[in-house]
Amino acid sequence: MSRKTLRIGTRASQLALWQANWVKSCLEQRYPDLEVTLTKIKTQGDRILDVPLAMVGGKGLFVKEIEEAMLRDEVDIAVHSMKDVPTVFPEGLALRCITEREDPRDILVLRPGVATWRELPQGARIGTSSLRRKSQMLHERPDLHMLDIRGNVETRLRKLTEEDLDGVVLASAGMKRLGFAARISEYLAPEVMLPAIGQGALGLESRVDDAEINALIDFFNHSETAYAVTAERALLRHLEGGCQVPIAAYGTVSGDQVRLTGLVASVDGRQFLKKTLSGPVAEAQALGVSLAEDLLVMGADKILNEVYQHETFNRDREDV
Ligand SMILES: NCc1[nH]cc(CCC(=O)O)c1CC(=O)O
Repeated sequence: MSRKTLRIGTRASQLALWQANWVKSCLEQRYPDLEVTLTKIKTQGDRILDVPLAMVGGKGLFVKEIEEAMLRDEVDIAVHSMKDVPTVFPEGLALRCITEREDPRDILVLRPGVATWRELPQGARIGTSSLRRKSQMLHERPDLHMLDIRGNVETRLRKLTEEDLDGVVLASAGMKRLGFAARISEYLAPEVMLPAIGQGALGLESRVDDAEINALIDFFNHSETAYAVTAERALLRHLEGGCQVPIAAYGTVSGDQVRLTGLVASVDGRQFLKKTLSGPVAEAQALGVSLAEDLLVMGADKILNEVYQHETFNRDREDV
């Protein structure tokens, strides 16, 4: 092997560093002679912490600066949480591998003494800045108060006490990777809380023409996860949604079939469109598109238009 060094570009958050270090150790284990370095890169998503993500707008908030570093040949690969990766890539870069999925579910950390969110009193206060999470909890419990909280996993856990909340919603994958599994009060089944597109999986992005690097990282790809996430992302792309709209999709593979459930809802959870389709894994992409089409026919276009108008309204107000 001629290549001596592989440079990973990563965000500096604890979770991003855990993920990049995990990729680093897998690479070192497989290629004992390879030197793997980490370069920390600050993204716009790390800078803007005081505004709910839905109001910041723009896709790829957590990846753009890392992609620029890859295009300048300062780093070779980027490790992303798949749920933060846009569906379209800059010229010259592509998503090369999707790793095996961690637990895709969302979880709740509840105030001490509470076992399930179903026993929370009327008007209980739940922290999350995800429109997808707000919408699905409000769909079942319209009385809940969903409050915006931003920041990394630890900050959000701290806000449970600091802001006197009854619960916070987080991804199981992040909690487990960071060693906070013991703090999980309740797992939310995908039937109750459909996960974010790509949740739990990591994506490795690289330069399309860098054959040497691509050959080194290809073993990370987990084909079942890749089929499922491909279907989920095809749905997202067809609906032209970013992570700032209440869209969710979750695919599971069994044998040569992928089963995909998609959701488009209003933020208040009153309009709520959900549908499941199955098809061969070889047509995962087409399945995502068909499900998106079905949801649009059911009325998703109307819901999405309302959400986008609301966002623009808020963004304009921020500027004044
Ligand atoms: N939005 C931030 C984010 N991006 C990825 C994860 C961890 C889960 C994953 O890897 O899918 C999290 C934290 C969370 O949502 O609780």
